[in-house]
Amino acid sequence: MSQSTVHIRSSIGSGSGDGLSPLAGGNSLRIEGVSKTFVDGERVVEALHPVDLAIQPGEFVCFLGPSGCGKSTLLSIIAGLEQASSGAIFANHKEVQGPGTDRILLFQEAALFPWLDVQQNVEFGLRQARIPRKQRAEIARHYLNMVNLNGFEHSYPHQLSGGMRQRAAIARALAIDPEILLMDEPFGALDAFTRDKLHAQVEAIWRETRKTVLFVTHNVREAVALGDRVIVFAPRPGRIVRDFPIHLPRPRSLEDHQLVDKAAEILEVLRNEMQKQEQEEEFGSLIH
Ligand SMILES: Nc1ncnc2c1ncn2[C@@H]1O[C@H](COP(=O)(O)OP(=O)(O)OP(=O)(O)O)[C@@H](O)[C@H]1O
Repeated sequence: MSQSTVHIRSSIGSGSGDGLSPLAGGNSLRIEGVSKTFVDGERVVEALHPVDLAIQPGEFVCFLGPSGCGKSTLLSIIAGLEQASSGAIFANHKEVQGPGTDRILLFQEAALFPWLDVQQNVEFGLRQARIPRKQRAEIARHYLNMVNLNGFEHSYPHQLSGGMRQRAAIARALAIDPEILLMDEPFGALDAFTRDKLHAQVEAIWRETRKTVLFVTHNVREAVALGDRVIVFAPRPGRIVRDFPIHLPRPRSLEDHQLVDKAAEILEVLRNEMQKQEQEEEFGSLIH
């Protein structure tokens, strides 16, 4: 970890007043009995059946599952943007009560400020944390370099490709040095070629920074290519059905036959689970 990174952490920690001490023993995430039910008039949706999970510092964990199985809901609760109906989340042994600079959420659409150039976007959180100008520029340079965006510091978001915008958003998140990166289908809107390139970059960044990463995807191969673990969700109600450790060597290639086999094994579990669900629903509708 660079000197400047250490300095930012302590500045943001004291500035935000959240009392975290992220450098003491690193971060871990504990999810205890977290559930979510949405009530919308007459309509009640059990988006998430109670979930228990423990995530180690520096783990790369993929949440995999079809649409509507509660992956984004769980990520939003971890980010502190959504309140759980029951249970609690502990980030670095401290209960999550709302958003914090220790957990940054990245979406499918890179949420950059269109009126700021790339460098200003990356410096945004640092400016809020009152990091001096020279140091901000140094930190921005470091992370823009890491995501291969040097030369584009003064471009505006509309002048960048989708992949470049997503890389700028990653640099902006890394600049404030969160312990946990929460990525909600960050490459879902990109073409397959750009997506493959970004996988390699995200993996390299993760190896260098050793952040804890939670990465939501529908794509089984993407999950196996990136994750130390692939946690499989199923819908109605949203719940975890399996937790697969992935022990394949890194860096991984999407064409590697071990990766393809592992993805097929996971897909089979997911298919069986969906089939079981459909049969239960069919049976339920027959007896009611
Ligand atoms: N604000 C909300 N109000 C009512 N229902 C909601 C709300 N947010 C999510 N849901 C419902 O909760 C369930 C889980 O949604 P969620 O977005 O977490 O699933 P997901 O697995 O992330 O799906 P996708 O991959 O399509 O994003 C869905 O049935 C969804 O319709």
